Amino acid sequence: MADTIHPIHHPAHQAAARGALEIRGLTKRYRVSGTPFTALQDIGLSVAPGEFVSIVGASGCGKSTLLRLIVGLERQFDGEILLDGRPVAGPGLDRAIVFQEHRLFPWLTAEENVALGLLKSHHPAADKRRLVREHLELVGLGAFAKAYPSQLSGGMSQRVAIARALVARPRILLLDEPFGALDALTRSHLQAELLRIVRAEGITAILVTHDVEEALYLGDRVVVMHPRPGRIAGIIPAGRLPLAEDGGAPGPGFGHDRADPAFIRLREAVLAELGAGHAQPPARRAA
Ligand SMILES: Nc1ncnc2c1ncn2[C@@H]1O[C@H](COP(=O)(O)OP(=O)(O)OP(=O)(O)O)[C@@H](O)[C@H]1O
Repeated sequence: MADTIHPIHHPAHQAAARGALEIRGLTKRYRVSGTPFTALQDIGLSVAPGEFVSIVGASGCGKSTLLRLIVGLERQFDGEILLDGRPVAGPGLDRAIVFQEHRLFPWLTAEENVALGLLKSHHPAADKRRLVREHLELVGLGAFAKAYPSQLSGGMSQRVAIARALVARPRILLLDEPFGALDALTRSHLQAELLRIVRAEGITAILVTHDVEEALYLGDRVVVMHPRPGRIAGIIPAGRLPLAEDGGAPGPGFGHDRADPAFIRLREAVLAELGAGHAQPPARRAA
């Protein structure tokens, strides 16, 4: 990716308050074989503009459901989801999501896939072409604009997916285990670059991950969820952890230092909170 990231001049940059998410009393029920099932219960969460929030929790605790609700893919729920004060009522250009699989169209080139992110935007064609080019450069793939997904590695494809998510300049970027399928080295490169991009562009981000280190490396706060029913068990502040250094130059855009004792202590705290969700009730003593 580009060594230095400059904020992109984007026509959608005008709004004053951007990316403030407010979730109040959110409950989501499904019916499974006719029986009601509570996937999320009474979720309350405020995310400030530009904040990076990580969510961890056992499988089935409703993390993906929560992201789908925020992105507007699930419309039936109790409670409120407000983005910059406006209720979420279906998908919109102000929210974008990146999944574990890149979900690129194999018959489209990298630039055509990124351009899909602007399909519903009203920018003039010349602006759209510029934005697509600049976002491919932002993720370090300027030279691969004409490549098809089959000609890209998994990490490169995921970069294209990130460019596609960012090109319409969402107020909030939702990430559902975006690096889960990547090797460790690619994963750590992409974590750092994602952080640089969202910091430089001032985008609010919510990341769902099973990786507690990733959650703490990236997150200003880590939300721990418990299952049955899915609920928030605790929110661990990570924003004051020391930043990792890169070539001796600490600065915004770099994640938290994984080797720092405070990081290790918080990792233990998150793991303990996660473990509490698994704790079994004590066995009854025989009379
Ligand atoms: N469309 C649906 N209909 C019925 N139940 C559903 C539906 N979608 C999700 N669920 C249930 O809601 C619960 C939460 O699912 P969800 O995928 O959000 O969990 P998760 O925390 O993201 O899990 P994982 O970490 O395994 O991805 C699960 O018990 C799941 O079976």
